[in-house]
Amino acid sequence: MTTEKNASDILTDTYNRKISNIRIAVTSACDLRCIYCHREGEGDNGCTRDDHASQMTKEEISELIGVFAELGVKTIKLTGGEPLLRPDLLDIIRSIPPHIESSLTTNGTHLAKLAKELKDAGLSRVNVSLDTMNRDTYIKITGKDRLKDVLDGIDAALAAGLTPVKLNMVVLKGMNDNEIDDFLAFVRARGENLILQIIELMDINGWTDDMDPAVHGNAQLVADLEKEFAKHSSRVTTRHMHHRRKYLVDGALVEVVRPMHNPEFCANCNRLRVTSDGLLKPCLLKTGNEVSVKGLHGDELKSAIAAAVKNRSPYFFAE
Ligand SMILES: Nc1nc2c(ncn2[C@@H]2O[C@H](COP(=O)(O)OP(=O)(O)OP(=O)(O)O)[C@@H](O)[C@H]2O)c(=O)[nH]1
Ligand code: SF4
Ligand code: SF4
Repeated sequence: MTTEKNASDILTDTYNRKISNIRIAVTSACDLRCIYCHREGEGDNGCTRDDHASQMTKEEISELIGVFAELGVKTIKLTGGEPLLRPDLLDIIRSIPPHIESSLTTNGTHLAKLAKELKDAGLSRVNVSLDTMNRDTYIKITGKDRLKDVLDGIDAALAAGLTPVKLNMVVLKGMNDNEIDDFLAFVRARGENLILQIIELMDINGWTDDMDPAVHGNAQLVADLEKEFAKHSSRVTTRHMHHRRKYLVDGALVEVVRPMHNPEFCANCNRLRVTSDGLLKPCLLKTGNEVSVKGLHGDELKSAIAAAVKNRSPYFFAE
């Protein structure tokens, strides 16, 4: 019985990676259709499964958050799909104990009108997906004409104090890799409250032919960018999570996320995912080892968490 184990044992996997961060997908619905969407490992590309029937209720999510808090989890991130589409999102945020750092990853299309309410509900900070400042490129990547709404959302998040706000820029060769300097300038102008997160494209989807040029060569592109940041940086810090490096480049804070074929990233992975339909997902890139928490309560939830943690292993492994 897992109840005999102490909380620290329950959260530590067989590779000595202790879970401190939980990512909960509160919906699989999204109003954008990004060409590279990995949907937090939930399945079909493109956020087409706007399926509310199997979605966890706010009560189920809140109970799960309570158990994770009791076990000693330090941070909770809400994701989707697009989390701001969930009507009871503010109630879910209010159920997160105040000692836990709460954040949310959003596409930003509804952020301008919700930023203050999110802050008032207790949310600490937001990450906003923005790959381009060019309207045509934005439409090409996301399928929708919402760039202005996202830019307004970033301003609103900064004004509401949902900081640091992180800008998630997935680098796409030939599509937005000419905009890195513009993004650095954008971030620099807003000080350390805004962090640029440069993300390597995860080559895990079935790409269409017209995506090929953007996919091939991306790993090298981000690796080269990181070398440039390192060369010009006046301060480098390494995060515990994934051992990601953060560079201060001429006043702009930049974090580099290079998950693919990177054993160091996986060796320092301390997060567990929860899908919108109530599966604990031990690894973003693996399927078939999920553990359901649907209909479970109390100690049953702890047992399910222990089983999911036991199923964890690094996806990319050092030889
Ligand atoms: N392989 C892998 N990639 C991840 C993982 N977590 C995040 N990523 C990548 O990082 C991107 C940005 O994730 P976010 O949801 O903004 O959150 P984060 O940057 O990981 O978390 P914070 O820095 O704490 O806000 C994702 O879209 C993924 O590409 C992970 O556990 N495994
Ligand atoms: S905004 Fe996020 S969830 Fe929505 S399609 Fe784009 S990558 Fe997927
Ligand atoms: S083990 Fe690696 S691929 Fe899997 S979730 Fe963790 S960092 Fe991502």
